[in-house]
Amino acid sequence: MSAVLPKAFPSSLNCSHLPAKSKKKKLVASPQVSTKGELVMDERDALKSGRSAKVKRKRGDKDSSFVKTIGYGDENTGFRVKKESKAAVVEKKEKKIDEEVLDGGEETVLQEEEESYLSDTRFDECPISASSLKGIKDAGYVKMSKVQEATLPLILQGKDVLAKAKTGTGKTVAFLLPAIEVLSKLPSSNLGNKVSPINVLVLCPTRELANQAATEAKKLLKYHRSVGAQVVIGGTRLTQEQRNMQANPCQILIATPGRLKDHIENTAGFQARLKGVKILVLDEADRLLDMGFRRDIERIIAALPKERQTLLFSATVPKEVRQICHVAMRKDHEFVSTVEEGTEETHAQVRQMYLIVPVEKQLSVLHQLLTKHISQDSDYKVIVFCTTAMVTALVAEVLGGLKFKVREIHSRKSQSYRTRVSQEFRQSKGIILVSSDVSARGVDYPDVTLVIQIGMPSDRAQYIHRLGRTGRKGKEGQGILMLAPWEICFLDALKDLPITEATPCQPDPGCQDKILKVLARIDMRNKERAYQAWLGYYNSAKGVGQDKLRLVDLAREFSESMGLREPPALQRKVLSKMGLSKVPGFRSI
Ligand SMILES: Nc1ncnc2c1ncn2[C@@H]1O[C@H](COP(=O)(O)OP(=O)(O)OP(=O)(O)O)[C@@H](O)[C@H]1O
Repeated sequence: MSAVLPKAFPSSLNCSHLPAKSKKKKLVASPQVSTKGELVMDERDALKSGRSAKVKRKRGDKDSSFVKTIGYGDENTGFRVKKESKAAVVEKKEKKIDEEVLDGGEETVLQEEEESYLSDTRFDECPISASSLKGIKDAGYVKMSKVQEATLPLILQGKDVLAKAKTGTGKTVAFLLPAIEVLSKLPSSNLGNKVSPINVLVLCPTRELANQAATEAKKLLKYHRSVGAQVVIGGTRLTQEQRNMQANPCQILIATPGRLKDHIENTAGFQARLKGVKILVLDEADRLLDMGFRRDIERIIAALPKERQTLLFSATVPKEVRQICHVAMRKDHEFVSTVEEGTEETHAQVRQMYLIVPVEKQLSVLHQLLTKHISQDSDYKVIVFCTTAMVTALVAEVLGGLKFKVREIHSRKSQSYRTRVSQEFRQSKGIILVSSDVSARGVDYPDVTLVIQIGMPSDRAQYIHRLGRTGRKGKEGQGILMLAPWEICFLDALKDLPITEATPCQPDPGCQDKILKVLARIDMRNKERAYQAWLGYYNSAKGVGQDKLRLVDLAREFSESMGLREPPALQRKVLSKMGLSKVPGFRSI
């Protein structure tokens, strides 16, 4: 495979020498301040809007081409305006770095980089309520992140906002804080009343993400005594959620779309409460607006007042999403991106590599990658993403059998189990989480050292979100994508990202024997389920599933990799649902 990809790292990297965590980061050249995380627009527009902006450059016009503006100077929001020329910003930054370097040491340099997702604006410089400020202070947040700085004034002005910012840069607070501020200014008859209207509705694509957003909301609401946030996510009894919403203040409702639709259809009085919605947030907007969720979202939006503010946030906003965001937003919405056009959507401090490994060797290469990583970093915290829930369960079982400290999380586990494992992983070090895409988006596990993706993700955005579980809040991380030779086509979707090829490892033959022994002990039903799930996934995967005869061979390869002599037979109706009942080579029962 010719590497069409930018060479940010050595391409001939043997995976037995995968980069150890670098001890000292390089000092990023100070002018980065002029190119990172700022909007690009005409100088006049930038000054007018007051947004932090990199101004479109005119030829021969260097120093005056950057205007950094903090806040909006808007009388409604009370933001102050501060304008600095590029030269002044660079000079200030250089001075700060010089001082830090003189001050000595790695720590300050590391801190400088780790804080690169933060802006220079402090929360206490913003016109937000004392109660929110106290909550923010208790949460330990001092400076706003860039996306928070860029979106807060717009949201407070009542604008609809579509915001794009890299993973782990504080998007949740970016929509929750202004939403709480809007709430706290509503007439007091709305507040404190237990069966009050729902004023802020946040939709998240997964239960984990909804729970996490609720935790963040509770931090910010700590001193807003009469405002409450509730979660409706499924996996628990509908009646339990109904009771919670009835018995506790619920001006902010955080929900997954399916369960919310259930409440719209089955909870008495719920539709009436939704008529109070002033702000709708679609977290991970591109995922929520893609085909899988579109119908539910349209149904939900139809139940909401037309007069409302809508906020869409994500780390990836593909063109199609921009085209269909009129489904939810007003035409004159603002698009804010803290990812500069032409730059990558992934973090520079996360090393990305791919490995091409035949399916039958993937488990032993995985074993080797994990062993190496654990030996290099005793504080390892790894997520291994697999294509489907049942493949996730199988890989977790194999790794457990190989004596790794491993946990699994996917949709086939009960919600209480998922919540428990998620909490344990959040708080632990020295642990591996094998996960399906339930952890791909938004989930904020601190200090993940390595993300491994086995098999092609559903699309480019999903690759970026999964990778985004490491390198959060400016920290370092590594990502490895393991593809079978016939999945190479997926790399086309990543060609503008700094991902490079690692030289394939030669797995230790002893390890292969161990894996076969572990596989032999695994219940046949688990292998059958994994096979069926695998087939379902690749049958509809772009670039693989179209050629059904080829799919027969690839599925056989997968079943052999689980130590099976022949692929399991599938129920006729399952094959027929997949459109494979007439394909010779698949066995049915
Ligand atoms: N201003 C801030 N200062 C310091 N930490 C912050 C700040 N804002 C948010 N955080 C923390 O940063 C972490 C990442 O935030 P969050 O999960 O909202 O990121 P995100 O951009 O939504 O990521 P993703 O795209 O993966 O969903 C969280 O632990 C959050 O508590």
